[in-house]
Amino acid sequence: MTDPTTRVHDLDETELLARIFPLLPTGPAVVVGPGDDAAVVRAPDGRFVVTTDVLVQDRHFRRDWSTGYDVGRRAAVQNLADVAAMGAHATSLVVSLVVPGDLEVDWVTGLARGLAEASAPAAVVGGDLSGGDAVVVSVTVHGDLAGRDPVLRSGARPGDVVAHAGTLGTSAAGLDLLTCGAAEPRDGAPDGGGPLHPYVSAYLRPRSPLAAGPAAAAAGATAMLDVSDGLLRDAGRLARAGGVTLDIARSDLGPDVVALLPAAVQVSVTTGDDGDPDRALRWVLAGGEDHGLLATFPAHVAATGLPAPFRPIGVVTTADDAPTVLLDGEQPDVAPGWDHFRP
Ligand SMILES: Nc1ncnc2c1ncn2[C@@H]1O[C@H](COP(=O)(O)OP(=O)(O)OP(=O)(O)O)[C@@H](O)[C@H]1O
Ligand SMILES: Cc1ncc(C[n+]2csc(CCOP(=O)(O)O)c2C)c(N)n1
Ligand SMILES: [Mg+2]
Ligand SMILES: [Mg+2]
Ligand SMILES: [Mg+2]
Repeated sequence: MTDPTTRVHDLDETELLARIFPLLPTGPAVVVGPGDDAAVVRAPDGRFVVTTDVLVQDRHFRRDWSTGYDVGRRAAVQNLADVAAMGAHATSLVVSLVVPGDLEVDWVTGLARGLAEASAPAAVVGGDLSGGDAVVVSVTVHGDLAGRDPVLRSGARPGDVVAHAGTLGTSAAGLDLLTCGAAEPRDGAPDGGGPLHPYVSAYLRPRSPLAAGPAAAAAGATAMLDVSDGLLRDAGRLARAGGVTLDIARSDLGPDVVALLPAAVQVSVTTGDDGDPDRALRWVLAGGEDHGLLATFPAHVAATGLPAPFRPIGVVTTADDAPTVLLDGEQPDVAPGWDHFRP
């Protein structure tokens, strides 16, 4: 029994989920239950992947920064990335919307358009609607494994290569540029196009390399997840699930860090701090919300060529003590990323 005075903010997300999971019913239809990027459910004629993620106003997006179109795109992508991270492709989505009554109808139709554009060719087949004080968008996606086994978080083995597909740190850079006022959210860019600042765009309308998920599965990826909460935090999830250590090579992240240095300087100039030499590195290591795919591959697969656009960023080793994530063989001196209840 939980101490009745314990509050949600006394736990971290993993601890809260550990209280919930044992209470949930399972059944013969469950192939993969709670704990991975998506569940796998057995249907009479096969299996399907299902996953759900929510976006909450002022937690994930601000309405003075994001249009309905942006939020629609983002709601789709963060869910599609979970399907891709299982090695599947999306087939259909349902969307639940909570909106205040004084919200412009255009905002809602913009959301529907953004959701539709980012989801294609998957269908949007329904949802739910409610009023509330703030906008909440919850999307559920179903995916098809095309006859392959799902790629779980737990499959990394010592000797595997750690690889990443997509961008790292660009969404966090965009968020910080907006937060400090170094970038304007729209700069005149209309919905559906226009020259948004590239990092602001990465935050408002993330792009996930969705096709790389099934490609990784076909190439023999041993484990995979999408990076939503930060490279170090999500790599830690692969490490714990597999009982291994992931050793990330700083030099492999060098180009990502260098590309973000001008934005880091912009933030320093705008905020008037003396220049934080590690800001760009922190974005890359702990940023999250780019929804790139982090996967592990057997060394022989890496030797013959990783599926595009995966690139190696480290190796899997035996967990000496507890499973962990290292940076060049050492414990990283950086907060690993996002946790909703330990901000
Ligand atoms: N309220 C809940 N009840 C049951 N299972 C949950 C609940 N919240 C999360 N889970 C399960 O816990 C696992 C981890 O969830 P989490 O949301 O951290 O993963 P994610 O969706 O890949 O990441 P993110 O939300 O950061 O994009 C998933 O298998 C998810 O289905
Ligand atoms: C206005 C605003 N402030 C802060 C953030 C940063 N942020 C919020 S949730 C999250 C992790 C992913 O969410 P989840 O784990 O729910 O998928 C991050 C990095 C943001 N996106 N917008
Ligand atoms: Mg995920
Ligand atoms: Mg989630
Ligand atoms: Mg999260």
